[in-house]
Amino acid sequence: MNGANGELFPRERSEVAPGAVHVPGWLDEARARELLSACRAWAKPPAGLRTVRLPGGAEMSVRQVCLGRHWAVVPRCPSCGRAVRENPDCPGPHGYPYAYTRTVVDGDGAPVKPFPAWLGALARQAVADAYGPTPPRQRSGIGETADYDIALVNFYAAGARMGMHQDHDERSAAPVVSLSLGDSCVFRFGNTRTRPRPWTDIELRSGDLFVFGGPSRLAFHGVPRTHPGTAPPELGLTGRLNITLRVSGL
Ligand SMILES: O=C(O)CCC(=O)C(=O)O
Ligand SMILES: [Fe+2]
Repeated sequence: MNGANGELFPRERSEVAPGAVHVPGWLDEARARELLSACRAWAKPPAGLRTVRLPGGAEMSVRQVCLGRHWAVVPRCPSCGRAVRENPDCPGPHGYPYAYTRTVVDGDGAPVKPFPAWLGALARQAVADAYGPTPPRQRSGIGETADYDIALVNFYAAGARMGMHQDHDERSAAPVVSLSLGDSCVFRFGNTRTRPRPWTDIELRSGDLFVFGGPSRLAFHGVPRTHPGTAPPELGLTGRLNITLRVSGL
């Protein structure tokens, strides 16, 4: 689909940082439509689209639904039961105040919807296409061969945004796969050390793939704004959807 929209300059695959690759127009129209209709089904209750409340009590402007495991702000660590940021004695993954749970602990309490095998295959294909024959070295061997088993589906209505953060609640170094549908947005890809600059702003459009792994796996990133009204009319989506696929390592 690159350059198919009468663009003066076709958008090219680019490596934004080592191990962070943007592939414009990776999803063709049929695939994009399929993914959108799957998102619509996942968004329905039980365990459907919900508003996320952050540790300080503020609500995220993005609404979310999870597959495989549910990502939530929890009152205490589900592994050790303590409400402390650091606990070296925790027997499990201690990501407090964030955790992956099996039920919607911050919503209707229902079991999280399963992660379908076809989505895992899509993630593997995305990684292979983004990196080609020489994928970046991962921080560790953990989770390298494990299957993709978690999806976070984020819905951005006009005005929604996502602050700079790291995706660090997984116990796997496998790359995060991000797929975008609907409105285009500014995607801010930073560095692994600090939340502020340096960062690179790129535009993610409907159908674009972004993969970040290897030395960029824990880079800060966020969505400072979307561009309402820019979704391709034939898709039939008002707003923006982003689907990240991850290996939990749990
Ligand atoms: O919406 C996006 O492009 C990014 C989403 C994201 O960073 C996340 O779900 O952790
Ligand atoms: Fe993220």
